[in-house]
Amino acid sequence: MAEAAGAAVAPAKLGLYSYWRSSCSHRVRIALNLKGLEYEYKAVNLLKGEHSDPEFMKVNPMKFVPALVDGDAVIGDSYAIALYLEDKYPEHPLLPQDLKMKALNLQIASIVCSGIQPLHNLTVLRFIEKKVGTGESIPWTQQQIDRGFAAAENLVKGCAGKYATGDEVRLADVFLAPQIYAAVTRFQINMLNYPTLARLHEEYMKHPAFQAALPDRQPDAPSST
Ligand SMILES: N[C@@H](CCC(=O)N[C@@H](CS)C(=O)NCC(=O)O)C(=O)O
Repeated sequence: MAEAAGAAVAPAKLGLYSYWRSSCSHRVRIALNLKGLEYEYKAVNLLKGEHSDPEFMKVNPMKFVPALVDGDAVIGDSYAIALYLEDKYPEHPLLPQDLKMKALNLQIASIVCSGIQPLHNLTVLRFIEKKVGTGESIPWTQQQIDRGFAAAENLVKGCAGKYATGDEVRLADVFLAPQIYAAVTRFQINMLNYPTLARLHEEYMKHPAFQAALPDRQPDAPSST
């Protein structure tokens, strides 16, 4: 049926390709929740190798989750997605106006998404277990997380308020929260070494947008079936 002239067309719902335990997907779920955006959850099971399916490779040729679909925009990287959401959906700004604080938020996000997580993604851990030895991926991961957390702790300890860079939730929090959550729940990181990050973790666990993004709350989490 033809649209009545001038009738508003509802924008297509956003789609998020995600895996429940993926920290990169977790970041994007937080950003979407903070901005109040509804989305269709499209589960990609990394353990079953669904990220290598030819259909998914059309969405993200890097064979990684997350990927966001917004109309004809398809974006396959959490950092790019976060900046896209920030530009397109101004509700709840993730980047402050102050240039120094904006740069700090971008730096902390970058520490997580290029200085920590890629060094312990599934591909790397499988390679280490196979080529270096069984059980060797855990100390490797701990070393990478400790190095990144030491840097992040130093950067935020002087400026943190309720959240990482002040009293508002910002991009730094969106990236730190999933990494700290994984550190605590999966990689036995001693958070006593990072008192500011440990305190931030407590705040994130109380915040509804962060709670709804938690791995165990996702439709493809084993516990939610
Ligand atoms: N730079 C990408 C990295 C994405 C990434 O590493 N995703 C992980 C899950 S957190 C993945 O899909 N891993 C699959 C694999 O390593 O084979 C981003 O930030 O989105």
